[in-house]
Amino acid sequence: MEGRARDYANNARMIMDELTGWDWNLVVIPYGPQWRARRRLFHQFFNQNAAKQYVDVQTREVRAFLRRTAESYTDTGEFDIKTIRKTLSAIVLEITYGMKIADLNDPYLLLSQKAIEAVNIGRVPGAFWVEYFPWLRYIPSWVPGSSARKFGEQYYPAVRALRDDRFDVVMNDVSRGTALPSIARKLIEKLPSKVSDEDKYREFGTYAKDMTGIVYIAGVDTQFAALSAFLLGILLVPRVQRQAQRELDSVVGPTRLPSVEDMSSLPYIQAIAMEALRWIPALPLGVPRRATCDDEYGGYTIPAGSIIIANVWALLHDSEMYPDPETFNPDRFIRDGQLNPDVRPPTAAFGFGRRKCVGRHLATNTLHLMIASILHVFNIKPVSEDFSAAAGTGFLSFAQCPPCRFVPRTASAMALINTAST
Ligand code: HEM
Repeated sequence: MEGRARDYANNARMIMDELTGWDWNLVVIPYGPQWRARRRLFHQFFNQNAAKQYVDVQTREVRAFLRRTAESYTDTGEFDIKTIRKTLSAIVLEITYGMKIADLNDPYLLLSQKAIEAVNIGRVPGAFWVEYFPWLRYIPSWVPGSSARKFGEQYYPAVRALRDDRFDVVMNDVSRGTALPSIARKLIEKLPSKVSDEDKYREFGTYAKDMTGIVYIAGVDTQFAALSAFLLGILLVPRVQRQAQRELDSVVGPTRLPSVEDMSSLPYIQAIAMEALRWIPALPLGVPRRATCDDEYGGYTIPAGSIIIANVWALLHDSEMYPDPETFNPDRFIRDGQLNPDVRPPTAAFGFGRRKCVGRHLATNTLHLMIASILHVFNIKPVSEDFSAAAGTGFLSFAQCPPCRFVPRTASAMALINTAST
């Protein structure tokens, strides 16, 4: 997928993607001009340099998270892991639509849940006969047994609303002059004139809606998975927390909170993020591809059209590159106090070749900032020493985190949280 990137850049689209209305999703758009146009927009807003413009939003939301966690702390209370999801949602939705969310019951988040359900159920291999007998899609939904059409109709409105509604709100705000800064606002301001070129207006408008519509879906659960792995790893191996805090104390010190600019001087924090991505990758089998031409690999013939699944889990648990791979051990990436260039970074967690995750720079900044900030001011402790660890299985994989507590490290750390500006 890297060496012959062009031949394996086609993701495997399913008929259920069309029936449920998910066919606008970049992840399932076949390799070609339609994919390229949308991917170009993504790249423009999320390349390594562009991702820097979101650091202020990330820093503000991470610090708001620290403040809320400190305020809700009690001697016996448990940390509510859902507050991490809220922070991740707040970051991506403000960047994308200039949108503020009050809590996890925000209508946009509820709509997303419904839309994701369509993927989780509709994309399970073998769930619908229509994938094997495509003509079944033409059977009207009132005919008994036409379950695929019926399923699609049930989800289609939510999936389309997810893409369109929020974008339309920003469109109205732009025309009233009240739109907050966001990617959607920038795209709307660049829309060609509807009067002089209606075709271009429609085409660019579609790309813009498709692009913004997928950021929340692609970006929140994946980052949440990485942070769940980090929490579980720290609970299982407490020495990692102590080592990270030693690094933070010496580089950042007691008078301020960590920032994204500190990260180049915090190799151990970077190693923790890498280990979380490696240890329990969010997408253990990546996104299935379809070979575009006949090929041969390792003595096997791969006919055009074959579905190719990359075993990301196996690559990231290769015991030659990562000895004792089932153990959470960020030290594997460190040599002489710096990142060890001889150990392969876990880039497979973000995919391969031309379809590699386009949000990886944004995600990396958020992960670094969350991990460094949390460990700078809190000690993470299990509620009970007697707990077991597990990772969920599925297209998306999450660490199952046992109940834990975020205990303030020191009184001065708490004072820092309250006085820190964004
Ligand atoms: C830790 C966080 C993340 C992980 C582990 C992750 C992982 C992945 C993986 C494995 C793929 C499939 C790549 C392939 O087919 O080879 C992917 C694709 C994608 N990701 Fe991410 N992702 C993360 C965060 C994000 C964020 C924050 C965004 C949005 C800003 C995003 C947007 C996308 C998009 C749009 C694609 C489809 C790319 C294409 O098909 O051309 N991801 N991601």
